[in-house]
Amino acid sequence: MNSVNQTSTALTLSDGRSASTGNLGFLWLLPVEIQVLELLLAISIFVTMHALRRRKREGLTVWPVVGMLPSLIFALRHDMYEWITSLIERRGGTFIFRGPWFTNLQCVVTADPRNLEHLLKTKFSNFPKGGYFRGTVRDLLGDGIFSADDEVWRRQRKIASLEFHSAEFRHMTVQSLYELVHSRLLPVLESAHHDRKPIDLQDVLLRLTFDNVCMIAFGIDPGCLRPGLPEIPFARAFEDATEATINRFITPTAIWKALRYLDLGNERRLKRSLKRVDEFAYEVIRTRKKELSLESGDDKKAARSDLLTVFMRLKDDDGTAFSDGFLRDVCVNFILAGRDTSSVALAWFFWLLNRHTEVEDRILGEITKILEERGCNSEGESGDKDLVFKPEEVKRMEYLQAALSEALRLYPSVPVDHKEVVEDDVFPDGTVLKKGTKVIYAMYSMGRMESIWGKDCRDYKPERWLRDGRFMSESAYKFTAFNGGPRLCLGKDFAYYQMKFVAASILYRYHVKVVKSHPVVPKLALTIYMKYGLKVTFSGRNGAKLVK
Ligand code: HEM
Repeated sequence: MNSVNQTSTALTLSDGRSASTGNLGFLWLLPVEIQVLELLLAISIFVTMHALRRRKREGLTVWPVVGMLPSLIFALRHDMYEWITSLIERRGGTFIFRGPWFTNLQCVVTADPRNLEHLLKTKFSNFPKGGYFRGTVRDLLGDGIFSADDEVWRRQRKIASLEFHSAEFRHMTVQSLYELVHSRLLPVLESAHHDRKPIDLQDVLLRLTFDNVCMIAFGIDPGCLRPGLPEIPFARAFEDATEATINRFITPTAIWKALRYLDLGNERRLKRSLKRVDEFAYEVIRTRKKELSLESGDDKKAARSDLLTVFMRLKDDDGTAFSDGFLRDVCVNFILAGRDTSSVALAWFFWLLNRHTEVEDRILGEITKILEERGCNSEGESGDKDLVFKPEEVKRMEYLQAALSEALRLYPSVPVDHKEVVEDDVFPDGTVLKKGTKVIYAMYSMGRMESIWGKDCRDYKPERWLRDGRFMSESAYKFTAFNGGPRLCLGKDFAYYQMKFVAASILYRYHVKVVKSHPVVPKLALTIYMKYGLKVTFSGRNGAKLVK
């Protein structure tokens, strides 16, 4: 007989039957409280051992009921993006997050370029934005390009794509940017330079791109970037509506829907801000319709080429004009898409330059060379403070383009993005995807993968983008800052032009110095803002040669 049987105790129950208690027989002799405690202890040890065994297998401790949620909550208090990166690295490129039971927090997180190509291009139709995303953002984005899938998306993409590549549109974007930089941005910076006062450069750049994208979408300048940096009601309402919409993603669906029904909390804020956004949008649409109806043939030739006007002039497939609601969605989506991305990228770029003066010197060297080719000395046309870079000169700033791309590699404006699986599928790395699974692709982590960029992946090195001194772009599935495949960022070329024009115009005039001990950390949001902004001072380059 083995030892288990030797230690068993036979007990006589009240009905006369006997029961063997095995090893736990002695428990009957202990007070009930101690029995319960012992049982709880045994269960805890079992659960912990099981959870830890799964940690080895799955990368994180998986607790009963709450899954990996405790680790996520812990990470939220630290650097979430770095946490995701280290997890993905440990798991060889793809990680499966198990959320609490009965929640929609289960997802696959990947930074493997093969998987990115699969989901963004090869099996594009199997990975739409999906119903969950659309349902969550519908109140703000409606049926606009950012949230739509299938035919609704395709139709807008086609029209907007034609427009973005038209000569009129390019002329309008160049002109609007020139006006904003020279009549608004540079005077604001000059005044900060003159007063020797630190200024939040991220805030200034956000204002610049908000005004710029409103000019492109609505043909209207809201005037956020002005001396004194005033608060503009439409910009504030847009900001509030975006933030309140994002909050829905971290609130269980049933709860935010109940709050919306009861008109409470975040949902109340969203409703109020949306009302102001809509009032503004519909007012612009009404006014533009009136203007267009009064236009004569000659006026039409010199017509506006903002997106609103372009969509108003077009007809739907069945020959009817687009509804005001649809026109509103088109504009709001473009403002959201083009609003903060390039400004935030520029803020990280200026911060990186501060730590890499050798890169700043090379950019200035490139600018000097381009100006010399124009026939200027290195201070411009006799030290001309009003010097304006021409579009073809901006295009030739290839080192600057490399320096901006390198900033975007390390700090992609959209740090993570997501898709939903329509039919069961398998990623090229072997990860099994069940219908309905959420897939998160982590652009931030992709920029920091040794397997993609080599041992120096965390270093800021614009040179990695150059071949024989010329800028060479990377595969969109390796450098995913602008997305890839059919949903590649529509504003990519414009964004590069905008960032290069702004960066060159500032660097030609000032050395931008980040205020000592100013904390710079990313904020957890859809766009990778600097949590505390970027406090800087300026020293003028007036009269001095650009490069020492
Ligand atoms: C550095 C600047 C920019 C970056 C890094 C960037 C990045 C991206 C990314 C990652 C997406 C995919 C988003 C998604 O599908 O969830 C996207 C889409 C888009 N972007 Fe950009 N963007 C930038 C600037 C702009 C600008 C300035 C505009 C417009 C003026 C713009 C217009 C769009 C549009 C319309 C889409 C939606 C495309 C579609 O779904 O078909 N972007 N962008």
